Order: sequence, then structure tokens, then C-alpha cells
Amino acid sequence: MGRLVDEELRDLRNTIDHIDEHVLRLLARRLALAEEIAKRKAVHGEPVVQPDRAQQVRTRYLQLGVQWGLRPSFLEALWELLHSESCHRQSDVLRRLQRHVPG
Ligand SMILES: O=C(O)C(=O)C[C@]1(C(=O)O)C=C[C@@H](O)C=C1
Repeated sequence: MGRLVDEELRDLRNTIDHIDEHVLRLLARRLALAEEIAKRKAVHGEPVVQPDRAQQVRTRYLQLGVQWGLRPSFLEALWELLHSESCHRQSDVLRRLQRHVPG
């Protein structure tokens, strides 16, 4: 590859790396917030999976994502993956809390 192409690619890849960092940081923050929600669910005896809310978030992913040119199948898969991880993390929190309840 020529030097110019190399430089162009390097710049674009640096920008991708930078964006990935943001995406991962935001994902970690989102999952930490889901854990906070889990603590409140524990207090109120609410289940981890909230079908109505999950449906609402899924619809929002599709609406916003499609506006930004993302494919519905990608958005569906992303939501499935995130929701599943969010529920795993919440279940872990609930398990940990239950272990600390006396009796
Ligand atoms: O809103 C909630 O109750 C959450 O726990 C958050 C969240 C999510 O990750 O968006 C996770 C699980 C629920 O099924 C719905 C939504």
C-alpha cells in the first residue's frame, strides 16, 4: 500500500479505536446502572426481567438506530445481547444480596 493510503487508513483506524473506547466505556456504565436497578428490584421484590420495559427499550433501539442508518437485524441482535448481559449481571447482584440476608 502507498504511504498516503497507509496514512488515511491509520487515521480512520485511530478514530475507530477512539470510538470503540467510548462505546465500551458507555456499555460498562450502562451495565453498572443495571446493577443499581437490580439492588432496587431486590428491595421491592421485583423480577429481573421486565417484559414491558424490555419491549420499550427494544422499540427505541429500532427507532433510533434505523434513523442513523443501522440495520434492524443488527439492532435486534445488539439489544438481545445487551439485555441478556444486563439480566445476567442483575441476577448476579440478586444472588449476592440473597446470600447476605440472614436466615
Ligand atoms: O429497566 C429495568 O427494569 C432494567 O432492569 C434495565 C433493563 C435494561 O438493561 O435495559 C434490564 C432488564 C429488564 O428486562 C429491562 C430493562
